[in-house]
Amino acid sequence: METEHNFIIDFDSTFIKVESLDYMAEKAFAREDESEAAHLSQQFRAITDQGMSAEITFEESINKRLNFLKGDRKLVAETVEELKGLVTESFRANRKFLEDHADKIFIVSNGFIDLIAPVVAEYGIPESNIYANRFIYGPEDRIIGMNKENPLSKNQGKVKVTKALSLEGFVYVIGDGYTDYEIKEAGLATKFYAFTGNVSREKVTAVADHIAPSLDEVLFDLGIEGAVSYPKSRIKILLLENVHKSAEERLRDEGFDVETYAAAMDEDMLIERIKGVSIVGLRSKTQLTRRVIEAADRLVAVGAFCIGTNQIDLPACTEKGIAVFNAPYSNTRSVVELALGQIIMLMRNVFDASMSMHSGKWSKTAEGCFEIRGKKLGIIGYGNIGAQLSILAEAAGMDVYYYDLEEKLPLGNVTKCETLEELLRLSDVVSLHVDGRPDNKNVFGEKQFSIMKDGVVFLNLSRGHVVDVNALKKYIDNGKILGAAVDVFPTEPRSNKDPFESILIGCRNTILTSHIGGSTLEAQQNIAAFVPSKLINYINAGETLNSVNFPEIKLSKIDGAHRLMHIHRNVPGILANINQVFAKHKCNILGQSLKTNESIGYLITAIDKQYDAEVVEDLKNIPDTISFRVLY
Ligand SMILES: NC(=O)c1ccc[n+]([C@@H]2O[C@H](COP(=O)([O-])OP(=O)(O)OC[C@H]3O[C@@H](n4cnc5c(N)ncnc54)[C@H](O)[C@@H]3O)[C@@H](O)[C@H]2O)c1
Ligand SMILES: O=C(O)CC[C@@H](O)C(=O)O
Repeated sequence: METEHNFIIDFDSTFIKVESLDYMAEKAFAREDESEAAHLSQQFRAITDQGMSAEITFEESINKRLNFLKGDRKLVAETVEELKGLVTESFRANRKFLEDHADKIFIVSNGFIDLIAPVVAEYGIPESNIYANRFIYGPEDRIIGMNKENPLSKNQGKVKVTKALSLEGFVYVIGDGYTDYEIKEAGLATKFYAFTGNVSREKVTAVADHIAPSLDEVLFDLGIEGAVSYPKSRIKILLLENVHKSAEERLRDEGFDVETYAAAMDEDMLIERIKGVSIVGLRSKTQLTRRVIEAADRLVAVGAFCIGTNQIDLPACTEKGIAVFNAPYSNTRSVVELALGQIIMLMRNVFDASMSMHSGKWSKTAEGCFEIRGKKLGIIGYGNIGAQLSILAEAAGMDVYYYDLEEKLPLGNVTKCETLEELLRLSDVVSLHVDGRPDNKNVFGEKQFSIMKDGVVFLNLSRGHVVDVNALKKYIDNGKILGAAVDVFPTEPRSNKDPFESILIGCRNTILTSHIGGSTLEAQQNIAAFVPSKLINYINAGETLNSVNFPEIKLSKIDGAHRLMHIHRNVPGILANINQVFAKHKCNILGQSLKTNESIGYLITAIDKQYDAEVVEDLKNIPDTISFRVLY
């Protein structure tokens, strides 16, 4: 970095996540009177905000607050220890930058050096570079005031201090408050960065030269190498279909720019809205078609917040180097519990009985009602859900059979059927748990229903297109099927506001549910933890473990290395071409991992930080390269 870059950095809500004086006041109020603490803290914070947004003068704000506060040296020391853990993520991550340039970094704050110095010292910033107020202590070490002659206790204090610093070269101011902007307004700074990582004030962002949600953004804007190669605040994530709030929070906390939309979007809308989006999160209703994928100009990853990925054109994603992740286990238990409950309800004809009670008709009968104990359950698709259902059903006394295209380990006492027909001929209950691959379209139709036992109970909680619903209706209507539960449909509404249409509406002893097999809070929370972690690992480290369409790679972190991720078509000789580039530029390779699938290869190479910038260009230009990125 050029020597003439100077940084004036605010402390409260910029270097640290909170307002230190407010934070200390809260602790003081809680000490005095727990019941009044929240109320007093709120009043205290309101005064801070008035000062920060220039509603009252800064002097007024600080005087008012000090009169309010009851503190002592012990409280200050305790607060400092806690503030050390509240340093803003991007400052924490850029410790090296702060340490390396500590002599050109000035903390100019209207806060108190007593709270600031020990915190920033951990990042190499000396006390001589801190300009702030100081508490005055009285008897028993109580805070009785502040040094009023310090310019930082008065209006325009930051301006006066900066002027006195007489800095040479460029001066960059980073802060969340209007008082930070005043330095630029006074003509003393080259650029004012409104820091919005912790709090965003309209009055301040409106006058900023640049809005910076993180220190990474400032460094990126200035072309200075920081902790990350690309600021996460520039990575846009679009979360559709009401995914659980905690996913949004997790991704926001990580620093991404997250936008949410409660329903699925139709193709044209998605084509419009996916522009500029790097990651899209969806559930089962959003059709990520080839057209959408082709229109996506920045998409690098897709998060399916569910199990099924049949709604995503996986080959199109792979061809474009877009990694897809899902949550293969998180909602399986919820589906299984619903299926088991439905089997019992259908065997007892509960839904028709309940409908008749709702219409004022008492109908007590044992006709057509059975226990599940000793009945034969036939599971088609013995995957994660099918296998779990077999365990619970067996525990409830059912005799379980399964049929799967693949060789599967039978759990408990279940019996494998060699053919679908064999299973259909013997089962009293048939439950479908196959995946949504295109080949499974209408695999369950006229022929399969016709060979089932009379009085069979039928469930589909897998995918709508797997069953021919016209045939299903025919066999419910003619009485062959005793009862059915259908959770998934060939066409489903995009949101709760759109109408539901199906020929199954009104069918006897038929439970229709709105694709809610996995819709429990537990499942949604689990998914919201699982999928973001995969997306974050992919963005931060290039890891693809559990990806649906990418070769799986995890390369341990190597200090002092840059990670180069190369996605290419799987053609002969490409690894040799890549390594020739490294050899030509004399790169020191510290680690390398390549995995391929039938269509693409994914190579992560860790190289020593010192390398020729042309390496990047040469790697991008290798024929059959799909995409390339560098991670610090
Ligand atoms: N209703 C819901 O809300 C909900 C929730 C979660 C999952 N699902 C769906 O449930 C289904 C099962 O999920 P899973 O996690 O158990 O999937 P899985 O991939 O673990 O298991 C599917 C199994 O079906 C087998 N299979 C595929 N086609 C078959 C066929 N034609 N005949 C026989 N076996 C076949 C596969 O070999 C595999 O073992 C999926 O379609 C999934 O999308 C629905
Ligand atoms: O929640 C959803 O939209 C889909 C649930 C389910 O079908 C899945 O694939 O996990």
